Amino acid sequence: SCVHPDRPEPLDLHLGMFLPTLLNQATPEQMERFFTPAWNLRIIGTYAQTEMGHGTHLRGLETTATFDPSTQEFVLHSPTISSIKWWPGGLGKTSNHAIVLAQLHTQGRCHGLHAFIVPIRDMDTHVPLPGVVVGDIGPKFGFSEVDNGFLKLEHVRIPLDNMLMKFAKVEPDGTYVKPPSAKLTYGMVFIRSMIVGQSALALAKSCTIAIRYSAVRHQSELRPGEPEPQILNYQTQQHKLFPVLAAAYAFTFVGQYMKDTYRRISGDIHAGDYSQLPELHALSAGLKAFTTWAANAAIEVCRMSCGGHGYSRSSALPDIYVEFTPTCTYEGENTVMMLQTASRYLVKSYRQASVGQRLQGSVSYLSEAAAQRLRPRPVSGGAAPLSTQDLLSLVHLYQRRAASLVELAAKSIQQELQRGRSQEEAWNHSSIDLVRASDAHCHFVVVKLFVDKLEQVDDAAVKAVLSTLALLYALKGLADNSGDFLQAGLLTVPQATRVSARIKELLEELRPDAVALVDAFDLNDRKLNSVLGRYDGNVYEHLYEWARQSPLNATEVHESFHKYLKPLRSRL
Ligand SMILES: CCCCCCCCCCCCCCCC(=O)SCCNC(=O)CCNC(=O)[C@H](O)C(C)(C)COP(=O)(O)OP(=O)(O)OC[C@H]1O[C@@H](n2cnc3c(N)ncnc32)[C@H](O)[C@@H]1OP(=O)(O)O
Ligand SMILES: Cc1cc2nc3c(=O)[nH]c(=O)nc-3n(C[C@H](O)[C@H](O)[C@H](O)COP(=O)(O)OP(=O)(O)OC[C@H]3O[C@@H](n4cnc5c(N)ncnc54)[C@H](O)[C@@H]3O)c2cc1C
Repeated sequence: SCVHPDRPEPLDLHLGMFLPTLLNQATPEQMERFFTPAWNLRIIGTYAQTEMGHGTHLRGLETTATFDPSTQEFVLHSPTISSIKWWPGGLGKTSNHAIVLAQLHTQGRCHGLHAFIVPIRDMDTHVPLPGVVVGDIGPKFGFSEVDNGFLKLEHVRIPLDNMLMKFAKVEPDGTYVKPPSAKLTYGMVFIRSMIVGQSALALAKSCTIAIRYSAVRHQSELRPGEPEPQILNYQTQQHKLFPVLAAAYAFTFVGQYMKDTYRRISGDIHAGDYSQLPELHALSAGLKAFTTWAANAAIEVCRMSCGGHGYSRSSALPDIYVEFTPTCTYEGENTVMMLQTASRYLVKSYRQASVGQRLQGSVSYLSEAAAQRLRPRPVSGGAAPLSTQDLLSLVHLYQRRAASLVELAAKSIQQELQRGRSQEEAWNHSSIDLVRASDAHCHFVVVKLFVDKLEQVDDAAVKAVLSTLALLYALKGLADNSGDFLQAGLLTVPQATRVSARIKELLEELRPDAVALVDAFDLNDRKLNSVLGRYDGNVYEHLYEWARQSPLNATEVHESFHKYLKPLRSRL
């Protein structure tokens, strides 16, 4: 990353998961023994949880750690081909240790997944240790700088106190001591929370490049006989890019909120208060999925809005995409994360609200909705008047859409049960609705946080332009999901028409400030690493210079002429 900041690198897992897992799950003695040398890069570690056969289904992971009281050791073993650890970053060639997640067996019983520190390479020669088969999993879609690896353990022995024992323990006689909460061993909430901020950064970089380029690129004819206009003056170009710009600001605020919430609740957890862990898990899982899916699609919109040069590596957009897109898969596959938020939080909260429980946190609106259901419905039953100017009323609209979709999912489960399906089948046959409910809940949280943030802005001019962005974000989301709002009776067709008209007005309003708004992200040329996104806008000269540097141009006549073309000609 000294050359290209923000590029993935082999130490990412060491810094982003190995060290944080020690901080969260190691005893003070283990911190002494492992954290210090890991901090000084003597120990280089990775987080080896996923196996060839399982990534999502943690309870299905097959690697075993069997306690041998006679030697006070755990025996780590990969019993099947599908149990080989697969994917961990930095595992193939960089790491000399791994935190291995394995099913703990002691005194003849399995106690589920626990974390073990396993040395995998000699600290001096870096040769794999006895019983350890380790290597790189081969070329990928991207992440070529990272040696994602495989790890096969053949009855590898590690000392008893290499099991991370801050929460769960194994006594010398093999007695298992339960953790204060089974949920503490899951982990992953830290990275999921950080990924929300990564989504914001990916969006900020992409729309900075695309909007700056759209201000320097002139193309076609808007008025006959006049010079070619900036492509940023085309309404379609604004319609592609300004909602991405609005989302970049929205996700920046959500990323800050997620980081603060993670810090606050993990502080409570360290103090022994686990009560907020379900909210933190649900929020981090849902917002990680929501923001990465949205950012993933938006990066492609930015690339395609730059035409052919967007497809050139000189734009940086292909690399931003290739490096960002696995966030939809790793650290919790997005669909599965959305289902977690719905099944483990939203439906549970809906049921509590339905019996009159007052809910706190991001789901408190479900209590209001439950109370609303008990009040007689207004005769008109029609949608409330829609203001395309009043942000608070739009927040309320998103809240009611979320409440409606959570209720729809909960009712679907109820109906499936009444049809005689089992609990599991009823949930599976409602999972499309569950994902929609989570998506709507996260969308409401994002809109609400954006509007809440505006309350903290004192500068009138800044507040005005951010309000315009927030309006565009909320109205564009309403237009894109108008089916949900129409289905919930929250929007009428004439109102939907007014929303589209208002969006066009907002695009025009934002046009003069668009470049200043991306400059405000303050992403310097080195960080952007993009010819199209240069701060000085001097694209064409640098594009030509960039092409000239291509390795293929090292010689005027490439060796392929002599090796292939010429011999081919002589045979024709
Ligand atoms: C600073 C410098 C940085 C430098 C630069 C860094 C860059 C850094 C780059 C990283 C680059 C790539 C990093 C990729 C690294 C991977 O990809 S690591 C592997 C990631 N893998 C995953 O996330 C696995 C996803 N799967 C799962 O989490 C679990 O299988 C599932 C989906 C939660 C289901 O698990 P389950 O045991 O069946 O649990 P389930 O019955 O659904 O729930 C049981 C209870 O636990 C709760 N629960 C479940 N999960 C959790 C959780 N995580 N927490 C709390 N509670 C939980 C549930 O809410 C439920 O609670 P109750 O309702 O019972 O109260
Ligand atoms: C670049 C990259 C880096 C990674 N780094 C690491 C690392 O450092 N350490 C590590 O341990 N792992 C790492 N992983 C692995 C990653 O965590 C897993 O790929 C991820 O958890 C998804 O699991 P899976 O691959 O088994 O996919 P699967 O879970 O098999 O998903 C396949 C499909 O099945 C669907 N599906 C699965 N379960 C359900 C369900 N219950 N309900 C509905 N649909 C379901 C999914 O939605 C998806 O569409 C990395 C992966 C990538 C791509």
